[in-house]
Amino acid sequence: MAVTHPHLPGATILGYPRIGRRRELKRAVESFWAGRTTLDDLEATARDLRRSTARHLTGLGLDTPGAVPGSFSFYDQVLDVVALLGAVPDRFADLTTDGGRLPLEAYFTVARGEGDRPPLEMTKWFDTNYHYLVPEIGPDTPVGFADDRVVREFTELAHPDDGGRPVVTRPVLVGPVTFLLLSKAADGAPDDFRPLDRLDDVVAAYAELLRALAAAGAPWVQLDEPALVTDLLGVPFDEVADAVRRAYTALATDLSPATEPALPAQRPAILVAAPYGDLRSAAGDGLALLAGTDVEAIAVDLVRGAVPTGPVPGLETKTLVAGVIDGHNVWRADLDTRLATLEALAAPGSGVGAGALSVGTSTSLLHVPHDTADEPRLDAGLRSWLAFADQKVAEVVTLATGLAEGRAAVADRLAESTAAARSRAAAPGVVVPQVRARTAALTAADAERAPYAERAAAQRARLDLPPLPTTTIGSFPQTAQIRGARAAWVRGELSDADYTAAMRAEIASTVALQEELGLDVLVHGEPERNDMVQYFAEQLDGFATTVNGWVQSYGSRCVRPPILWGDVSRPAPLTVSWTAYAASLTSKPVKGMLTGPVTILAWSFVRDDLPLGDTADQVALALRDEVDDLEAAGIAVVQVDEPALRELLPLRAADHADYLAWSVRSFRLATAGAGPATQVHTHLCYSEFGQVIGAIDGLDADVTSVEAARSRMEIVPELADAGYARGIGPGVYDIHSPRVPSVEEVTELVTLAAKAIDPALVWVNPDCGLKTRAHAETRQSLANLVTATRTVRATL
Ligand SMILES: Nc1nc2c(c(=O)[nH]1)N[C@@H](CNc1ccc(C(=O)N[C@@H](CCC(=O)N[C@@H](CCC(=O)N[C@@H](CCC(=O)O)C(=O)O)C(=O)O)C(=O)O)cc1)CN2
Ligand code: MET
Ligand SMILES: [Zn+2]
Repeated sequence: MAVTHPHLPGATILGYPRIGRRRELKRAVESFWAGRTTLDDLEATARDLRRSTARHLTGLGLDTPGAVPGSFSFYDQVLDVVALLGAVPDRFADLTTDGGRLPLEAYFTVARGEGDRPPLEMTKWFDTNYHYLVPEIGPDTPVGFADDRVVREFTELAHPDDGGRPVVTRPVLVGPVTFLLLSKAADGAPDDFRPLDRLDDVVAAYAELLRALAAAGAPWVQLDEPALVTDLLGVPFDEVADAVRRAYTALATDLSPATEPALPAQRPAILVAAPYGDLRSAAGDGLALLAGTDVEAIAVDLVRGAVPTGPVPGLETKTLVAGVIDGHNVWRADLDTRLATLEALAAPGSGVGAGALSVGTSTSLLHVPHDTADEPRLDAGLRSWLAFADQKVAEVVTLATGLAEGRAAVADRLAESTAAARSRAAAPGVVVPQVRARTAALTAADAERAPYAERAAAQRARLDLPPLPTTTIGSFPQTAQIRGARAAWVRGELSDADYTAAMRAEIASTVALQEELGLDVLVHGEPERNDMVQYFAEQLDGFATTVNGWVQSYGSRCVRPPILWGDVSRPAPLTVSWTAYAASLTSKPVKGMLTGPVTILAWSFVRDDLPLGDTADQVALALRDEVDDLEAAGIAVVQVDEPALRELLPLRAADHADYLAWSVRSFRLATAGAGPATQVHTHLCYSEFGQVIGAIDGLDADVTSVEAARSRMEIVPELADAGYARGIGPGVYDIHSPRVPSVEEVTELVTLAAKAIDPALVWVNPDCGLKTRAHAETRQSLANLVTATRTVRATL
């Protein structure tokens, strides 16, 4: 059957980084927040960024209408839908204007909170290190077409007022089903209410938006429905399927598309994208589901997901955007095999309609940096193995050309890609025999410590801590002064000796502060760390780090994920001198601070030529040696952070057991070298822990600190029910806001925890590290934490 809608271009990407190649948006947003610039300044910077991005992508070859995604956001794409719908929780209702519109300033307030109004909760976006804001939807939450920002951004680029090149973009939005499945029920909603109950209202608002986009001349719109690739949302496939059918009947069937000859267009052609995984699983067939709707195009992730083979009813009338280029990792693709995949899909009998195949990325490019050309300091060999966002755009364009015009048209590009793959496979450091030999020789005993009872007794004798010991999670405020010193050192303007002295001074004042406050187990404060993963990667063999490789983590916050390209080993101790220095300043125990193997992998770009579990073992052994060295330096408490344990949990239930086995094992390998009298802590945050409760116990740490304040210690009884019976430090206050917790509220939470589990196991600490906080609130919050703990201790 002929495809009657306007052709989706041969090449496209599902989204592009929006923070700017030199973090222009981060800087503009943060200076607006700080009151240094006006709203008009911010809007102007954002408009320039959208314009230069759209024209840049056109220049890279996404040069047909609808090829360039309109994927800008001031903060978060889920919050953008909240703003689109005017669906703000009651506590922000007074900030909306006519028709429920949320002005930009108020949009930021919903994201960040203000005074007694807490922000929307933030949580992981699928299995990435991106975090979205969780909408709160109740039966009475306003839902309508409240804001036409999407339409204005389309028009501004299609009809630019600067006389420059117009670009007809494809607006990108989180789809209605995924939006509601990621929402939580608003406070006060009846027990049986679920956000998905509001589907019809949400879809009606999207329908209005689609009409407005059609009127503005948009040929295409992209609706992202990654909810279809995960089993982790706790909703059975049949319910998701029913919601998808309802939503896309209303949007695709009931509205007439741009190509109906007799009717004015009521909507653009619709591309539904299913990034991050496989649409097909034991739970159900999401591809057949989408193929059965009247949408014009489906984007599938062919990096994580299987390539469809054989006919899928309905698919022959649609465009398939084949996501063969990885949007989530930085390796240059082997174009030869990718092109073979595309050729097979284009062949008769594949089930894909003739001429209806488009080449795309598996996910938005939000998760990768802009351009390898911005990394002059990377080894040239390594650089030639990489593809950041702009290189990936070139890859999809090359593949589309190869598909349309034949291999000969792109022969040079194919040869370059093959040569890069060969050079990578043979490069020194990719396979290091000593590292392979060490992991190959591991036995089950290497992951076992002495029984907990024996450890607990040895640690009690050595540490002599009071009941309800107090501690912090590791970092103290990373002030502008600290970062400035590091920046000067990196630029060569501060000597090694001066930088070390500055960090030591910071450590000394952090130790003094903790002694003054009366904390029981101290930390050095981590001033020397730019980031809890990058800091380790900079010192380990097998990793490379970048200068400009920033990737948005949430809002204006960015990270530079290291590139794990080779076998990992530790050429020298990583943390010992800083920790030992702190310990030399006090008679209290100082807790050494390491980042665990799973988190190091989760927040790096990992190699694709070795199973993740094998790489995890290599990292674990490097950390094991560090634990040894800390012990030898007299450190009695070592914390190994695993905040990303939940993040890497596979989206499909069938893959969980394997993941949990290697992740838990690698943590145990990292820590099991510790003697019984060394107290091993771990720390987890940023997550719903439900699905990993068993794994938390499996880590076998002596003390586990977890984020818990927002959920009022819920995790403590859950862990106790699961049989966890070692030390537990449920966070007693949220560190994401400057708000100082009162003595009363901390007292209440500590009391709650001590009722839910044996009080002898309870530790008192904040939810997470204090690096994003300022000094004044940190001091006061910790003072209140200590006072509250003393109050509860007196009642034991
Ligand atoms: N990798 C990672 N992932 C994580 C987390 C994390 O801590 N690390 N935490 C969770 C939440 N995510 C977060 C991600 C980033 C930040 C964050 O604060 N990022 C900082 C940058 C941190 C950093 O890399 N700092 C470097 C470089 C800082 C910098 O920008 N320097 C300036 C100059 C600084 C100056 O002169 O003052 C520059 O290069 O322009 C350093 O301290 O050395 C930011 O966006 O501002 C916080 C939480 C989950 N994922
Ligand atoms: N030790 C780290 C810190 O305190 C743990 C952070 S978990 C995101 O910053
Ligand atoms: Zn944390």
